[in-house]
Amino acid sequence: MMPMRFDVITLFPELVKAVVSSGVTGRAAERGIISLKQWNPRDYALDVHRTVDDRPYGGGPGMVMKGDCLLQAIRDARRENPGKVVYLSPQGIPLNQALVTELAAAENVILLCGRYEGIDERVIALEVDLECSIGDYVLSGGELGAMVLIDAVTRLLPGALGHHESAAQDSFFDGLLDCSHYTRPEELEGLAIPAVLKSGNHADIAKWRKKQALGKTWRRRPELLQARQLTDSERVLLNEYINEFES
Ligand SMILES: Nc1nonc1C(=O)NC1CCNCC1
Repeated sequence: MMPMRFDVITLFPELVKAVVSSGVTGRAAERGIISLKQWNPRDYALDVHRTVDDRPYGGGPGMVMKGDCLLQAIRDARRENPGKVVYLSPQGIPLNQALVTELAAAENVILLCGRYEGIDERVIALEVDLECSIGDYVLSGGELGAMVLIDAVTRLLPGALGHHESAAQDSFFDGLLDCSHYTRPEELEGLAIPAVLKSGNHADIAKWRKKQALGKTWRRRPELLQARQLTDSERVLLNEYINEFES
């Protein structure tokens, strides 16, 4: 099976390389499940100072990434990786599990990382297929967004997670927050674990976990429940949770 290929356009290739140096993504790279290649726009800057940014037209603070170097880097990457160009920016659509799942179905992706105040808008017009944000805050660069995307997508690729792990139990996998988790010791600083988890009754444990996931989502992220049709059994479990929570 060919690896999913991530080409990253970045002024800080060493920062992005860290995402494949350890953990699930590091193992996935070792196993040939993903591959990563960085393209540095500065390598396309022909002036002696290798300039990649300039002052904004219209004035104002900060600098803007120049379009010419970015366009050359993107087009060189596209020649090797005909994937979608995804620009990480706060102006993008939220990176959520649904989008991650969609991207995981692609063979490869080109990730464009901005710095400074942003990139020349004409680059977006000419070469960007999708603009996405990892959250409503401002980072110093799109690289952390690219690494978040690479991590979240990689977890969904066949073979990336060991047989002891599974994306299917992750938060958001079925549109809900994750249930609480416990491990040894059984008592920790006087705190016990929920008795059902020691019962060995897998049906009861699964029911308890689903109820906890539904209840935690109801308490912390009710809007996720609006977006998700609950089955009859889920509705019963959630009502049980609410009654217990409110009693
Ligand atoms: N939030 C974000 N999700 O993806 N990228 C994000 C971001 O803050 N990018 C910076 C915006 C200011 N210029 C440098 C890059």
